[in-house]
Amino acid sequence: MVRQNAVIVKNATKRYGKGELVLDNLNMTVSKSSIYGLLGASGCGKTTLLSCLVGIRHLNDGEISVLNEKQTSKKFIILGPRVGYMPQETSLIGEFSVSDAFYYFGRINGLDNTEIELKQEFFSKLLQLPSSSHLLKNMSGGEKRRVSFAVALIHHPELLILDEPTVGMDSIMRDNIWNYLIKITKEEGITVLITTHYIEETKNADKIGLMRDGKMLTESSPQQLLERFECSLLEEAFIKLCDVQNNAVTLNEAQRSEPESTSSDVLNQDQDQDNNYYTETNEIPVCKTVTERRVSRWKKFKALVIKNGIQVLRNYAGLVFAILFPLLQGGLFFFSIGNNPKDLMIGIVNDEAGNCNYDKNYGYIWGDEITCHFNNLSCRFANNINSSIATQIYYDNVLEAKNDVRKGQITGVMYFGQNFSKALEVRVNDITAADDLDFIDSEIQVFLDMSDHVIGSFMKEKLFKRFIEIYKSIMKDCQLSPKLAYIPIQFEDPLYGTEDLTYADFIVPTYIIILIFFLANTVSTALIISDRLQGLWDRSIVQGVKSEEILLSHIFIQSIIVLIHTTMLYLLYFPIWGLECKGSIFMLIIIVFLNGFCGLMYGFFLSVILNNYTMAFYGSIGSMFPLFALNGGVWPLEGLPIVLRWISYMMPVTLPSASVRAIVYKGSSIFDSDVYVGLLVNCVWILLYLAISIFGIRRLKSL
Ligand SMILES: Nc1ncnc2c1ncn2[C@@H]1O[C@H](COP(=O)(O)OP(=O)(O)OP(=O)(O)O)[C@@H](O)[C@H]1O
Repeated sequence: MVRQNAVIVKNATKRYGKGELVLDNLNMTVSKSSIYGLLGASGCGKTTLLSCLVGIRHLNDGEISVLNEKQTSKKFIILGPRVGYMPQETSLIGEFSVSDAFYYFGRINGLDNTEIELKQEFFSKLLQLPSSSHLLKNMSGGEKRRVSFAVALIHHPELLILDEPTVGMDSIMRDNIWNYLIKITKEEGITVLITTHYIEETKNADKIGLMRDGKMLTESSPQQLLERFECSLLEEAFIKLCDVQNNAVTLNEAQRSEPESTSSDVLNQDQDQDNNYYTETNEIPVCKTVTERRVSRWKKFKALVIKNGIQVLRNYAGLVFAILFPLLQGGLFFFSIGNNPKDLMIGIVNDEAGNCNYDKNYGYIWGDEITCHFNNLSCRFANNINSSIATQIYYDNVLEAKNDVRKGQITGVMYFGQNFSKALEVRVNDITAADDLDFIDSEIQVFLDMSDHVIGSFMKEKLFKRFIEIYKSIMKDCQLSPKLAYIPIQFEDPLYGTEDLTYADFIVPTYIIILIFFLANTVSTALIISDRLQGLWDRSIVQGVKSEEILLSHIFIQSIIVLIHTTMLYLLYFPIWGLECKGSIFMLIIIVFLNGFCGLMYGFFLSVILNNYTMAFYGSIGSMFPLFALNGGVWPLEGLPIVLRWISYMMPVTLPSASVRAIVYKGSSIFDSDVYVGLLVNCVWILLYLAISIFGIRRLKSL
């Protein structure tokens, strides 16, 4: 009798990177409509071989033919729905319910809803699956494996590749599974390739292959193996076979002059016998149920989008983060940045009027026709510094006050000399008559703690403004022009922005851009890495979904999240916080959205080039700080060394921040260079990240 072959592996060689050989010149033949049990110790290369068969790993050398499709180290083939693959890990996302898993795999394999529901009903009974709404993250290991097993079979594939499907299952369930596998091979012509550590369960297989250290020791029917080694258990036969191989290796070492005898000699004894039985053929009978089915791109895309949606919506902690984080950050921004420092204290040393009677003495001004007379005018200055600037604390001498500055109890000291009013009188009435001593005596000496630059500068500016106001009032009381209080320079109304713009106003465009970029980046990195590490990505690829389709579906769902973030940030900063946008709101939203999109693509890039959550986390956080420091939000770019300035211009958030600032404060339009350059930078980064991500995914497959 001639049987056709579903899988043929010839001289397969595989190593990871520059490591040891994992598959070492391996040969294997799996005949159609049979069960092939692949056995071997842990780490001998079974999973690697299966992943090469399904096309998610590639050989370094040799040839594989699966369902008559040949692949080599240069030509990779994905058979899609013709194959059903159950990887060793569950490879499903925890947010899936039983039903979601069936729908996802049903749809990407081209089943319609009725077929999916019928299959789900059937497998739920056969495998005693949990209720259809039960989430995978709340299931036991065995339950998850049963769901994983069922979805590998859902589409009636021609070839079923199962990597340790019975691990963690009780003996009744294992029997159920084996009986079912026997039934589908016999009645439906499906071919099953299964690995297991329970050697005895493969007694039901048509053929078993025993692997060791990447080599195939033998391929034989269980009965032949038992007879050959004269034992009743397959485990014993396996141990004896290993002994035979060990002896062969030892003999080889002793007879160095002899041509090398490899394990495939052991293999060949059986293969020769088998070859009489299983003959390679080019004809694989068409399995109607698979080939008749049309898996439309739209159906696959719909399945992917629903899966991504479920992943986002059922991950409650992630959802709360995605929605509340922008609100929290926005709120923190309002309360923490740009507000005037409060509860400051300033020491006053007044040698002219002591403590000015604690707020009661404001000094006196009186005049005759020629002269304006002052008395205790230091009190007018001292008492007009109210708590909006700093609370006054009176000291007897400057030394004592400076000591308290050193201890951090007060922010500075104001000193009025004994002759302050008298000297000021000379200065105001006839400046030409004033000598150096009058100038010194009429000065208020202020000693500030500038070790805190922000508070020091705040105090300086406020005291100066208050001084001018008081000085103006003195000029008025003396019936002189208040303009005498000014120095001869006048700052007119600003061309753009307003006099009262604060540091918060300066930083807000950068803050919005950084926030949207990193929110999108965090969400996309988390989702893609979890897809890749949980194995669903590879499993979907085996079923014929393309990496680009997976990326596109993520882009679709995550763009919605970016849009929500953009809307929230707009509402927070403009209508609620009260920032006024002089330019087009539409343009503003486009730039902010595009920047979020750029962050999303940056997340893809990170999750493709980095292999685990920790590295991706470091990559994300590690890039946030340089971007924040160099994007001109904390400090103007004009203050950076020239090289850093150019690096900063090239970064994805710098020029877009400048675009937002230009739209908000100057009312610039898309035709102004400070707006369209930001947009261009965004687009270039988006395309770059996308190209690297796609290239990276393709490269990963060939490892
Ligand atoms: N991605 C990888 N990078 C580097 N080495 C790997 C990788 N995957 C597997 N290996 C190595 O290849 C060898 C074979 O691994 P493989 O998973 O194929 O063994 P296995 O027979 O399936 O083991 P088990 O029965 O425990 O699942 C092991 O030594 C393993 O450490």
